[in-house]
Amino acid sequence: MTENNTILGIRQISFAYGKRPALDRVSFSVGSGQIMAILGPNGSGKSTLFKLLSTLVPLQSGDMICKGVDYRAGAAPVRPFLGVVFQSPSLDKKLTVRENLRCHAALYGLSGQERDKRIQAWLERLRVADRAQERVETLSGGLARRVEIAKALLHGPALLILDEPSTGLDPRSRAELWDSLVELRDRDRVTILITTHLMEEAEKSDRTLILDEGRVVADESPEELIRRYPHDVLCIHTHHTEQIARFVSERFGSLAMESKPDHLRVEVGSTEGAGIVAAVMGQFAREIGSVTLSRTSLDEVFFKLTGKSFAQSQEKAA
Ligand SMILES: Nc1ncnc2c1ncn2[C@@H]1O[C@H](COP(=O)(O)OP(=O)(O)OP(=O)(O)O)[C@@H](O)[C@H]1O
Repeated sequence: MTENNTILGIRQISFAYGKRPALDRVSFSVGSGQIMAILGPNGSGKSTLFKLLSTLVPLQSGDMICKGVDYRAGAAPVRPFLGVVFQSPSLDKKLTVRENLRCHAALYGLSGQERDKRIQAWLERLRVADRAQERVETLSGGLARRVEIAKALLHGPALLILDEPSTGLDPRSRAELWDSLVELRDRDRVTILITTHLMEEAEKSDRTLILDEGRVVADESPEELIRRYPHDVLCIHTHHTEQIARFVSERFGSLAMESKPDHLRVEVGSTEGAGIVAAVMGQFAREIGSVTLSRTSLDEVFFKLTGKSFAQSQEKAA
């Protein structure tokens, strides 16, 4: 938290809505030029953290500092360092792209040539300059989201926070949006915090913060998280789950197994999978529909840490 390149330092923050706790002693810090994905099942506290970060709600307990400025000093001193992209669109659809950005610039005291120069530069960087004179209502979802980002960056913040910016975008727009974020990190050293329900985004981030019931249960790179659980997963589709489960445990000992109708899932050590597949196929080739052996995924790790599948949390939130 005291390192020179720390952009955001959070220590022991807790937050409750009346008596209902939403965040419980959350601590982490983020340095310059990192992309951190914030994940968690429904109700784990992501939106509350986002609201605190974006100064929508005041701190109740703990410390939060951005670029050396204490959030307790109020929203005004910290806002110049923050760029915020909310999930719900904040652009005025009836205004043009450029007009929207000019309104935002006025809020930050930018005017004249400096304002126009910045607007043009960010529109070009986010590849929406050719639409500057068009009303926002004529843009696709992906383009509008990029204008939102241009708007959030206009005043030169060190920290960009985005609340599920990919929601509602098609895969191509999502990929383009992610390319823009990576460029901001690499070229401008902007620190980016992004809440997401998409595993592909979490996997591409530099760090993954996983919240569960208001607590931090993981804060590592996706690769480190996966290394924490070095097992492979063997999935067998068969009508004979019980018989095959018995065979596997007799031959290979007590492995973690989950048996559902027609589906057997076995967690195996990262070197023993191939041997188990060969033994099972040797014995039950005719009884088996398919066998897959895969490396631990971030999805698996999420499940281990929170007891909920990442896909489920995505479905409910959709
Ligand atoms: N305005 C509110 N009033 C009362 N309780 C709230 C309010 N907003 C959130 N909560 C509660 O605080 C806890 C954390 O909610 P929060 O919305 O921060 O989680 P989340 O991870 O963003 O969930 P989701 O993925 O569903 O958006 C939950 O128990 C939730 O019910």
